[in-house]
Amino acid sequence: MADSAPAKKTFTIGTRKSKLALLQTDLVQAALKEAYPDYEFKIFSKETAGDLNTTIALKDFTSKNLWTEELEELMIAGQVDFIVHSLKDVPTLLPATCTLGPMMPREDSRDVFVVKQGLPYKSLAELPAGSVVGTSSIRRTAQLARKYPHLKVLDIRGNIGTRLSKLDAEDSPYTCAILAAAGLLRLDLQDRITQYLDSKNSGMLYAVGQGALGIEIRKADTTLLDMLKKIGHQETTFACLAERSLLRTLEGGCSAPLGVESEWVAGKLRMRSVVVSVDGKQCAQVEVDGQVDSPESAEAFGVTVAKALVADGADKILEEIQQNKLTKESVAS
Ligand SMILES: NCc1[nH]cc(CCC(=O)O)c1CC(=O)O
Repeated sequence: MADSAPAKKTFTIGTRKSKLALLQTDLVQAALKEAYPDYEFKIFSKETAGDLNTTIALKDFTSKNLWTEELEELMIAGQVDFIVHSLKDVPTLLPATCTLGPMMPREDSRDVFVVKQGLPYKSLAELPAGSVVGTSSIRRTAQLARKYPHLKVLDIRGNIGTRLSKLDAEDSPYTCAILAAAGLLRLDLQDRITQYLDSKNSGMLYAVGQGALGIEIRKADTTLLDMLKKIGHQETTFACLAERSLLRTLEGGCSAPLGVESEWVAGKLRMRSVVVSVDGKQCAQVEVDGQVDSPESAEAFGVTVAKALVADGADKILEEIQQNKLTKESVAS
């Protein structure tokens, strides 16, 4: 006799061990549990090379996949069924047997200005000349150099808690830091957000995929892919696929000083995008609207935006950066 009751299936979710990574994984686990109450979702967490190396500047690493590679190996070997990442940290090219599933609703995708505790500044624009901005991101550094050339930029490394401690330390050199809103909001640190940054108030665009979660699965796992559709959010998925296609087309990696800002306007996807030279002196920027209603049209729209950026001079800026880092990689985010 066949058993008609479905077997209770257990899935193992892989994640990094940081507080934010675990919180994000909890969000996915909770959504899946609600959609599939009969299934069990276990969490397997692991420290990655990216977590363990906090002293070397990120831009000096040669591997692009510090945060993802080891977990992918576990998934390919079958020890975990899927991986929850910050989408921003997921390379645009995945191993051939892996793919991203539908994405859950995106958290606020903007960068934020976080002032050092006790200082009176309320916005990036009011900082006096010589103020020191903490960031290790080439994208943030380049955009700051362009819009706020009177400010200084200083590396600030570590997870979000560490960066806030470094910022607030009494003898710290920093006036402020630029961080992603999403990380602070998820960690319940919204009190630390002094100003949300966008194209209108500061000219600061965010990183491809910022604020979204990437659920990476084995390509062959169509069961899981179907399950994830139930927790996916189409507007987020299409916007993020388009952003990733743009980045992949421009650079084939995750280290371009590329900023984006995507929004849905009257059913169309509007994408603003900028590529800035690290010294802030050259800049290509575009705003394009696209009819995006499938993963394929999202990918195609990303290519369209990339072509528009190239037509505005992005290729020259990116070539120069490539020349300067033949042996080094630059940090994402
Ligand atoms: N580069 C690190 C990183 N990767 C993901 C986040 C959190 C925000 C997100 O999910 O985009 C952060 C921190 C930051 O940039 O401030």
